[in-house]
Amino acid sequence: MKERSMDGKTIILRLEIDTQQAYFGKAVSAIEAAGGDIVAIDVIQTDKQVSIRDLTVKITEAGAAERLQAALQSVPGIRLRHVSDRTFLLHLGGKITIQPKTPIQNRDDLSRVYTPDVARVCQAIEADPKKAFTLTIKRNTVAVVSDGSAVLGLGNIGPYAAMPVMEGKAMLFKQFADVDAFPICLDTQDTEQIIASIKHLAPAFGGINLEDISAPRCFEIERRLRDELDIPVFHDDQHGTAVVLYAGLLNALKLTKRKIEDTRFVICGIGAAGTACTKMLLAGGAKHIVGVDREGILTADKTYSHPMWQWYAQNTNEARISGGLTEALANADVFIGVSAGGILTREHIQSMAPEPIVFAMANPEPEIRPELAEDIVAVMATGRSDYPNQINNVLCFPGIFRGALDSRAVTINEQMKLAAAEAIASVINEDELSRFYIIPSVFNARVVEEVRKRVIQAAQDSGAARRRPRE
Ligand SMILES: NC(=O)C1=CN([C@@H]2O[C@H](COP(=O)(O)OP(=O)(O)OC[C@H]3O[C@@H](n4cnc5c(N)ncnc54)[C@H](O)[C@@H]3O)[C@@H](O)[C@H]2O)C=CC1
Ligand SMILES: CC(=O)C(=O)O
Ligand SMILES: [Mg+2]
Repeated sequence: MKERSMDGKTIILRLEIDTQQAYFGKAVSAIEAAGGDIVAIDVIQTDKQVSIRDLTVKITEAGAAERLQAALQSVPGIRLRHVSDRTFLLHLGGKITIQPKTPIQNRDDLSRVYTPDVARVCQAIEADPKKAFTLTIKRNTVAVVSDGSAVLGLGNIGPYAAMPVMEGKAMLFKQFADVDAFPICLDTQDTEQIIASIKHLAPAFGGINLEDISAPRCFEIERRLRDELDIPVFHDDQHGTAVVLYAGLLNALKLTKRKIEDTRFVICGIGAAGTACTKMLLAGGAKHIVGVDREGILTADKTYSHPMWQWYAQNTNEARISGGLTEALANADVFIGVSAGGILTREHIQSMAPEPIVFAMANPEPEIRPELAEDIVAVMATGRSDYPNQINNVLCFPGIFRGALDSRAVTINEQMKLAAAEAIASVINEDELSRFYIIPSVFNARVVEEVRKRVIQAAQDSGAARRRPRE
């Protein structure tokens, strides 16, 4: 089997072949020998001397793109005019756009969408600010806000580099739940400035989805904004991840016939996602949780400067075990990784209890690749879309915000999160449940619909809703 890697991508090669010196088959052989898989050929121009072709080539092996280019450049009579990467092509000029709902075709339209008639709408909102929900985009628009400090597993790459991820989230909001989401990357990592910026932006939005803001600042930022704004503020890396993890876990525990209260959990990476996953497990009845970060197992025997670790150590690891990941994993039932790629080994998994459950959720590179562990685990899940059992917050945030916006909720509370997790888990029925199918696909339309329905109900029951939506 070819080694799978982050390099899995499709490139387009434009070749100029001097037909007196070389023939096309030479290029094909060079590409295949270097590990490329030709999936399409387009003839751009051809005459007696020169043939120009675009070759779409799939690459799955690390380093194959470089090998392939070098191989082609060494064939006499073949010139590599340029290489384009389909992923980069998709990002040219950004991935989303804003479109008016109605065309402006004459002066009458102009005066109604804009001045002078728009003034009457402004005055109506001035008289009753709640009308912003009915007369502006606030009703259906969410801000996806990051400071670029913890982007996927790439770390602190800054606000410019974070934009493609936030644009991607906005696409997912729209496609899966018809929520209009706007990506905003702030050029500050100062807690107070982030809070102030988001508060200033809030009038235009019906909800705030915080994204990829590193711990511990993310906790304070979210807490303050939740207290100070009257629209839902939801840190997706914390709660979206925890909801989806909990949904997958409900099904994995069912499959391996475990009870949550007897199950021994190890959570690796006690940052934004790890802390929220732990809180959700505790709320669900888990009693045996050990957290591990770079400094090893968190234990109440030590004191930590990280405020959340202090809380964590006091609310988990009742047996006060110490050491590192190896010590934590001995006889554990479940590994949950939200830390960094490649840190879990087969030996670690072999030291766990029989029928281990491994959720290696770091992105883009999981703590361990499924192909390295599939034969020794009962259930394996990652955050990636190219393996079975994708535990990714995309299963949660579109539906949960759809439900929150439709019920005009003031917040997204614990009851709404729990309802979302149960909704996601319920999409897979008993007959369908298997080790390779514990969590539904994001393309399963029932996910958003079920999440929306149950979140609306939970918002009504818990008093968070400001309106009862029509079915
Ligand atoms: N699958 C999913 O839906 C999601 C996956 N993630 C992934 O989880 C990871 C963490 O994300 P966040 O919590 O937002 O970041 P974060 O920066 O808030 O937390 C990461 C934590 O992992 C720790 N860590 C890093 N390397 C470690 C190692 N070798 N051993 C132990 N601990 C280590 C860090 O010290 C930090 O406390 C990222 O890879 C991210 O892509 C995050 C959110 C959703
Ligand atoms: C999925 C996601 O939000 C992350 O990896 O940060
Ligand atoms: Mg994220």
